[in-house]
Amino acid sequence: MMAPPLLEMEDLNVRLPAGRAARPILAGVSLHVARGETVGLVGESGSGKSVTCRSVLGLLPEGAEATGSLRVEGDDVLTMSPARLRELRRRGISMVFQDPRASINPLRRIGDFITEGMRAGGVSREAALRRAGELLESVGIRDPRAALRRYPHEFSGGMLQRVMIAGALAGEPRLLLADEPTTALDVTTQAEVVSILTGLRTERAMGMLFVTHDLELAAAICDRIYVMYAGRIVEAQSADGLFARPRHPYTAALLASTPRLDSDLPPRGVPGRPVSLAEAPAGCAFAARCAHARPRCAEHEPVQREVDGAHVACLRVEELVDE
Ligand SMILES: Nc1ncnc2c1ncn2[C@@H]1O[C@H](COP(=O)(O)OP(=O)(O)OP(=O)(O)O)[C@@H](O)[C@H]1O
Repeated sequence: MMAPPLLEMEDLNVRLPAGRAARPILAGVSLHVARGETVGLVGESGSGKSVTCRSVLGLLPEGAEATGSLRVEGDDVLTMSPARLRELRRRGISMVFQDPRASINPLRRIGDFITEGMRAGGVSREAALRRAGELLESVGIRDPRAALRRYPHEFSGGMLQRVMIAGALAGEPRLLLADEPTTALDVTTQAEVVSILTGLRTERAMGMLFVTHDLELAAAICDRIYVMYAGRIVEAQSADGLFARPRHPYTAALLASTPRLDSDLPPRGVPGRPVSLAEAPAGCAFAARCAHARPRCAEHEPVQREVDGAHVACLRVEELVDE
């Protein structure tokens, strides 16, 4: 029998329930990650990247309601028992967050942090510490034995992010969720952390969902990319295809607004302000900022269709191919 796909999200809708804050956050998000594949999820602030990523671990905003299906190795996270979900978080899926300092207990030694999952799984203290040392070494921490006895404040941001990655690997995950893992780091450290993550993909055949607002970074390290706008996926295609030939005007605008790596220009951003799904007007949510919009774009919500292997939610996608 064929093994079920690693991650399969089908038509995920998330909304905050009745009350003053009632609003939709995600609409019809479908996304998959295969074993050994690195998949990018890209979009501006507020587009719903983090909510999508965290939902894979069953971590939805307080009180949120989700519909659709979200299967990890065939099991639906949305209907899973709490015990099974805990097991999945301990072994199976791990997550690395944007700000390492905000996601680690400052009062516990690094060794305790990395070994806690292994210990909970019945591994002896000695074996767990030995494994933790190896993991620290694999992410480029020199003198791992000494590092195990240190506290988080004794590390720089970049070194602490390496520790977080080592901790994420301790459960031998098949899927790593990385939510803007380099955004809080300086440029040189960013490059080092990216190279550690890409190295791991090759070594471990681990699937990775890489969340970032930086389309150029995603294109450099991912096999495929999903572009999000206002709680929806607006384009999905191979990283090479997307970089060479973005199909959705939003993707094209994101690429055009990113300075090339060899340029000294500051990032300009896509003109206009992004909207959240709750604020999105009727029709295409991007229409108000789109250079190619026509009156009908504000009337009809675009459904995703396929153009040369790219999945694009734009009413004008076929016409724009020839423009
Ligand atoms: N815990 C929460 N409670 C209420 N609303 C939330 C919560 N988390 C996210 N949201 C809302 O969901 C929408 C999507 O947020 P999300 O954090 O996923 O965006 P993002 O694309 O990851 O942006 P950023 O890059 O700024 O993190 C936003 O409108 C946000 O206000």
